[in-house]
Formats: sequence, structure tokens, C-alpha cells
Amino acid sequence: MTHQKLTQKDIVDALQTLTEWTFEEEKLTRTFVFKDFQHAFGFMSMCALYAEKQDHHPEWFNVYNKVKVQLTSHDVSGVSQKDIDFAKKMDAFAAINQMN
Ligand SMILES: C[C@H](O)[C@H](O)[C@H]1CNC2=NC(N)=NC(=O)C2=N1
Repeated sequence: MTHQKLTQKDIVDALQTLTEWTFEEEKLTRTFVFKDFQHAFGFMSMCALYAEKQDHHPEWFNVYNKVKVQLTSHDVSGVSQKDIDFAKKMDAFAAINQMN
């Protein structure tokens, strides 16, 4: 089964490659800092399209050039492979937009 709650060990293992991410409040967490609001919003737009396609949505908080993201899967009450995949995508989307 692909969609299930990952164990703490699975998450720690995944974080070996997601070096900018931490596990906080039971969620995959990262704050992205961009050049300005335009670049932050470009990033958020890319994430939004991916989220709709996957039917898997971020919890996030934006102020000007910063986007704090927390990923969790409500349906399994924890982190799933969908969150790991989304985190990797977000890193790629961030690299396309100009980060600080
Ligand atoms: C009804 C709809 O399919 C669900 O609410 C989807 C939408 N997006 C979601 N996003 C996230 N992060 N977790 C979910 O469990 C989830 N469920």
C-alpha cells in the first residue's frame, strides 16, 4: 500500500536526502526564502498546480518573500509518501524561482 502513515524511522531516513526539511509538530517543515514576493508567489503557484493534480495540499504561511510549509496527510493522521514526494517537488520548484 502506497498511502499509509510512515514510521518515525521512514521519516528520519527520508530526511537524509531532504536536508533543508525538519520534522516538527508531526509534519515535514521547511521555510523557503525568496528574492521577493513575486518569486515566492511563483513558487506557490507551481505548488498549487501540483497540489490540485495530486489532490494533496500544503499547509503554508506566506509573508512577503517567505513561505513556511508544513506537510502532513490528514487522511492517515501523519506523514505519508505523498508528503515526501511533495517536499522533493517543492525543492525543485524553489530552485526554479529565485531564492535568497
Ligand atoms: C476530500 C479530499 O480528497 C481530501 O480532503 C484530500 C485533499 N487534500 C489533502 N491534502 C492533504 N495534505 N492531506 C489530505 O488528507 C488531503 N485530503
